[in-house]
Amino acid sequence: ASKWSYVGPDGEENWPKKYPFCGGVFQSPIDFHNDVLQYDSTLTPIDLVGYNVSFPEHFTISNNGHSVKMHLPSSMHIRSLPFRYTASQLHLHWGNRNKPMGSEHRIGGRQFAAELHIVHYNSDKYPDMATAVDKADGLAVLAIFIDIGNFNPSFEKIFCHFNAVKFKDQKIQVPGFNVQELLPTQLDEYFRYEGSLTTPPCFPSVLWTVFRNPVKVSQEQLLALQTALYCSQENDSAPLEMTDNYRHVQEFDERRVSVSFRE
Ligand SMILES: NS(=O)(=O)c1c(F)c(F)c(S(=O)(=O)CCO)c(N[C@H]2CCCc3ccccc32)c1F
Ligand SMILES: [Zn+2]
Repeated sequence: ASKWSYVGPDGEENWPKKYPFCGGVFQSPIDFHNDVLQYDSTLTPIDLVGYNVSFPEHFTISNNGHSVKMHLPSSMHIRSLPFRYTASQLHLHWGNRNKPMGSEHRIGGRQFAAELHIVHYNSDKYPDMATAVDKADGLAVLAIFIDIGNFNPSFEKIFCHFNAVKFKDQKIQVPGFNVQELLPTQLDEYFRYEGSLTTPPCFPSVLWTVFRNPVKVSQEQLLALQTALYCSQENDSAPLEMTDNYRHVQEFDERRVSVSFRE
C-alpha cells in the first residue's frame, strides 16, 4: 500500500526514506525562472490524436487517496514526440480554501491555483504504464496551469462528479468528452524539460511539457475542488480532507529548461 502523504511524518520531507528516487536526480516540479530558460526553435506544437472521445465511450473517474484521477483510453496519444506516447490517466493538484494556490510547477516563483496532469507512456517501446514508469524515456506528462476566471463548462464535466468519488477507492463512469477542451488553445507555447514523477516513487522518467498559458475555472469550481474530496475511506473514523496535494519545487542547479516561445 502506498504509505506516503503530503502532510505529517509521511510527508514529502520523508519520502526519500521509503522511496530513494525522491532524494535523487532530475526531480520535479521546478520553478521556471529566467536564468534556466533557453529558447529552442526545434520544439514543435503539441499534436494530440484521439483526444475527442465521444459517447458511447466512457471515462472512469476515481479517488485514489492522493488525487482525483480519470482513466483514459489508449486511443488517445501524443504524435509530435520522438516516440508515440499513449494516454494513461489525468489527475489534478490543488491547494486549500484558505491558501488557494496549489500548482506544482511555478513561473518566476508564481504559483497558480491548480495544475492538471495528463500522464502518457511510451507505447512504441513499452507494453504498458507499469513497465514504462521507471524507464528514462518511459513517460510524457502534459501539465496545464489552472487559474481563476470564468466558469469552465469543460472542467465541470469532471468536477460535477466529485460527490460520487468523495472518498478513497470510490469510482464512477462518466460519458466521454473532448479532453482537448481542458487544454489551452496555444499548444505551441510550452516549457520542456526532463524530470520525474512528482509523487513517490519519484522515478526520473518523465518528459515534461508544461503549457505557458493557464486555463480558467471559476472561484466556485476551484472551491469545489478544494473542499469536495477526502484522502480517507467513507467509513474512516478520522476523515482527512484532500487538500494541498502538491509537491514543493525542487532544486534545479546545472539543469536547463527549453522553451518553444520567444518572450
Ligand atoms: N504528478 S505525476 O507525477 O504525474 C503523478 C501523480 F501526481 C500521481 F498522483 C499519480 S497517482 O495518481 O497514480 C498516485 C501515485 O502513484 C501518478 N501516477 C502514475 C505514476 C505512478 C504509477 C502509475 C501507474 C499508472 C498510471 C499512472 C501512474 C503520477 F504520474
Ligand atoms: Zn501530477
